[in-house]
Order: sequence, then structure tokens, then C-alpha cells
Amino acid sequence: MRPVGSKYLLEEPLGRGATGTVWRARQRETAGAEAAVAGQPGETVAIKVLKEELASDPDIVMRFLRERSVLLRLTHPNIVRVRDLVVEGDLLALVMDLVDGPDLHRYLRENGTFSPVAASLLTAQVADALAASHADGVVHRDLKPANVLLRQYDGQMYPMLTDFGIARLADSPGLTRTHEFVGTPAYVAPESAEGRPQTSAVDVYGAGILLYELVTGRPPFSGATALEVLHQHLSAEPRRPSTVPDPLWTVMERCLRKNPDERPSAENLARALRVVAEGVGVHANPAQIAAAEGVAALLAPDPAPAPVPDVPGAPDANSATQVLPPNTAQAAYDPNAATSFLPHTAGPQGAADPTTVLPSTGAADPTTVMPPMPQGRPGQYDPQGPYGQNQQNPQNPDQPHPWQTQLRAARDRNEQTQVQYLDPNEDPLRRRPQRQAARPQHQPQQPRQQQPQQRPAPRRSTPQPEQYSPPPQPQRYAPEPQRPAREPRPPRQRSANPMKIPGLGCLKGCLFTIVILVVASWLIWELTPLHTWVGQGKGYWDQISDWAGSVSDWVKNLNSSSGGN
Ligand SMILES: Nc1ncnc2c1ncn2[C@@H]1O[C@H](COP(=O)(O)OP(=O)(O)OP(=O)(O)O)[C@@H](O)[C@H]1O
Repeated sequence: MRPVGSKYLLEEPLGRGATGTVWRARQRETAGAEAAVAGQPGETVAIKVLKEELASDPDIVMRFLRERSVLLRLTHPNIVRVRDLVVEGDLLALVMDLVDGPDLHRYLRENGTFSPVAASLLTAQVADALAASHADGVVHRDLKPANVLLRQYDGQMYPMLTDFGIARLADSPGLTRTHEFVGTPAYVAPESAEGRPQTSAVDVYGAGILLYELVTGRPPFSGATALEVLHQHLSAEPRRPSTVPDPLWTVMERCLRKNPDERPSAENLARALRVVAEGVGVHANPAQIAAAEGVAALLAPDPAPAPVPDVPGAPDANSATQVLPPNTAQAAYDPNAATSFLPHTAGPQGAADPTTVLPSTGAADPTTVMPPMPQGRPGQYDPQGPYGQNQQNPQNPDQPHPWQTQLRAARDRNEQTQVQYLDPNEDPLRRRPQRQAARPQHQPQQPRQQQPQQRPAPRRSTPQPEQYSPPPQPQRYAPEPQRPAREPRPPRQRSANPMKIPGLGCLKGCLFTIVILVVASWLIWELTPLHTWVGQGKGYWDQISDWAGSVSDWVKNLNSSSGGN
């Protein structure tokens, strides 16, 4: 690592999740060669500052340093790019591209559900991102609408998957143990909930839930408590919504299989969803309809799914329940809560005794989901205890522990710099912003009926009229025009029709014109003597000249009668 803290200026919080707070920040100087993206002074970026609990955990710091290269090399048009990783004092932060657009959770809440075609095409792009990361051996493990940002470009919206590697970073023995999972209850795959080995198939399960939620507005499994939701993932079958066409349901149902080996690979999922989108629109031709009806054949599983690596140094599975506070399983459950660290519902302790396994900071409280870390807990960093600062490696008392060496090196290189703030009284790291609390430049939410053009295509139970051809991916990292420092951020705009329907406006105009012409013709026919003339077989000019003759006769008569007087 190298001194990068002074390169960025935190400006305002964009949102807060379980693992940290995301800030809008500005680049002050060009970053060094170690960063994946050097950036330009004045450029705006997003910085996720990891929570103190994470930053002070030596396992996580080690993992942060070790996974740096993985996070930095993960590039795809549908993945939010990590530009740099910052280690400074007790600060751990990821510098990312700033995505100008809402996250999918917020978008769904504000604009309602997607049509089957639009949902298929959006999820296909998410599946593209997953396929690329799985090919690189990286499993996301926390797919959910809040982790999909909608980037606006050229009047269209592109889903951008974010928080890659965060679940992996957080999956430390200090925070989770072998029979806990990292994830969001509504989106957790059965094998994760149960503590079985996980593979990239957990992301495909998450994509299935996402697809379901996009079309129906809610995930397939819900419950009053997180534990109830987990049990449903394990044993309940998803119910088919009436609005989902057959081919799309085939895809959803395969993604939501309990057995991970029966789920399609992310690559096949993306391909299948595009076939479905083509085949369920009203403009589909017979070949496209037939292809969509046969989509099951495209959903082959991944022959070699990417495994989720074991957590190194995790203590014995049986020890976990000894440190978790009891009796929190009935806490109110918010399906859209932030990522949680919850124990599994099965395994050595099983689901039979749910009240003894959930930490008190369960999913009911998205801002405090980290379980408390009791003294002496395995993997916990204790400055006074073993492996803490000024402590020695127990294997070799003359040598510092390996994590100390790495961390010290990183901090030494950062020593000469400091994170700079706009105003010392406004130290953003000391503030405790609420999720989405401050977006000063954001326009106030307008009533829905005032901006109907911003809604996605309404949900319908019949095949959709949209004929969507996947938009060409923009040149993702083309340099953007620089904004001067402190320039107010332009208001975010949502596209009225993210999946554009070519010619729709023209069609509406034509129909309107035809209606006007028909009504005008009818009025002329009814209100003028036209039909009489037509009945008498008289031409238009004949009738006009008759009228003109009558008028001139009348004028002559008038003149002659006044002359006689
Ligand atoms: N790269 C980015 N550009 C712009 N906004 C971002 C970016 N990353 C995150 N945000 C915003 O910050 C919010 C919080 O992000 P964060 O990842 O911490 O939330 P989360 O996904 O709900 O949390 P978690 O997954 O840790 O529970 C997001 O919902 C989004 O609005």
C-alpha cells in the first residue's frame, strides 16, 4: 500500500450499510501507480469507509490487504470498479467509481415493479457480471437490490453490481464462524443458511430472488423474523406469481432450486433471460416464441462452480453458540435490512433450538448488525492480548506476528499523509449519517402522478409489448468531463423508460392524428350541406358558382329597387 489518504476528500455521505458508510468524495491528486485507476484532481469518486469493527479486526485487515489485487482487477461493464484501497491509521476504505443513479432497492420502492421483459433484461446484465466474476473465482455472496446501482448513460439505465468482496472481507473468524453466514436473509441460499459448502451457485440463487422481486415487488420468502425466512429458504417452495409468463417462471424456478447443482450457471442464466425477453414480447415472431418456450434446455448447471474458500483460522463450529447472545430469533424482521451476520439454522445446533443461536444484533437492526465481540473471542484483535500491537508471535517470540508486519508496513507508508476534511467541525468520519440521509443535490421526491414518464413499463399479466434489443454497452471508462471543485452535483434523473420501446412516440402521434381526421370528416359531413350536394350529384364548384350567381342577383335586385325609389 502507499500513501493515498491525502488523495481524497470526503464530501458527503451517500448511504450507510452493515459494513460501512459510502461517501461521495473528490480526488485531490492523481493517485500513484499502485491504484488501479490513477484518477484526476477534481474527479468525483465514491469511497466506502469500512466500519471500525472491521478496521480494527486484524483478520479483516489481513484479508483486505491480501484481496486487494482481486478487487482491483475485477472489471466488467456491469461491475462497479474498485479504483483503490486505502489503509490509513485505523481507516480501511475502498475507492470506487461514483455511480450516478439510485440503487435498485430504492428504484423499486419509488417506481414500482418491472415488466417481465424489462426484469429479464436487467437481470441478464447482472448475470453477465456474475459470470465474469465467477470465471475469476470470485463469488459475490450478497446479491440484493441495494447492491445493484443503476447507472444512467445516454438516456438508458445499466445495472452495476457493487460490494464485491465485501462479504468475503467481512467473513472473518472475528465476526463470523463456520456455522454462520454473511448475507441478507431474504436473499440467502439454502446451503448458506445451513452451513453447507457454498459455491458460485449461491449468487445464481440470489439472482433468482432478485428477478422475482423485480417482477412482483417482494422476494419469494418472507416472515416475521429472520429465522422464519431462513426456514422458508430451506423447506418452502416459491409460489408462482400470476404475472409471470411460463418461460420466465421456468428460469426463476430453476434458479431457486434448493439443490445448488440444479441451478444454471450465471452465463447460461444470462443467455436464457435474453431468449425469454425476446420470446415474451408482443412483437415476438414464432421462432422467438418457440425458443422461449424451450428455455429449460438452456439452463444447464455450471460443471465447475467457483467455490467459496474456507475461512482461514475459523474456530470449531461448536464454539459459536457459546458466544452468541440468546433469544433474539423473534426480533422483527425487515426483508430489506442490510447485510447480516447470522448463525445458521441447522448444523450441529440445528434449527430445533432457534432461540439460542441468533446474535442480539440480528437483521432487525440494520445499523447494528455486527454481533458484539466479547473479550478473548477467537480472531478478535485485542491490543493488550495475544497478537495485539506490541505483542509477539507465539510461534516465534522474537518475531512480530505476520499481520503486525503487514499492517505496520502499510501504515508506515501512509504516515506522511492524512485524510483531509472539508471542515474540522464537520469531520465526516465522526458523523453518524443515516442511510440516504444527505443527498443535498437530490431533487425532492415528486408525487408519482407528476412524473408518469419516469415509471418503468407497468406490470402486466400478458406478454409484454416491449421489443427490447440490448443496448450497446457504453464505453465504460471513457474519461468524463471534469467538474470544478465543489460544483453542485446535477440532480439525478431517472429515465422514464429504461428499456426504450422504439417508435412508441411516433405510433402514438399517428394514432392521434388519425382520430382527429376521422372526427373532423364526420363533422364536415354532418354539419355542412355536403351530403345534399353529393345526393344531387352536384360538384363543389357548381354549388359555389350557383351561390355566387344568387348573391349577385340579389345585389342587383337591391340596387334596382333602391334606384326606382
Ligand atoms: N459506487 C457508488 N456510487 C454511488 N453511490 C453508491 C456507491 N456505492 C454505494 N452507494 C450508495 O451508498 C449506499 C450504501 O451502500 P452500502 O454498500 O454501504 O449499502 P448496502 O449495500 O445496503 O450495505 P451492506 O451491503 O453493507 O448491507 C447504496 O445504497 C448506494 O445508494
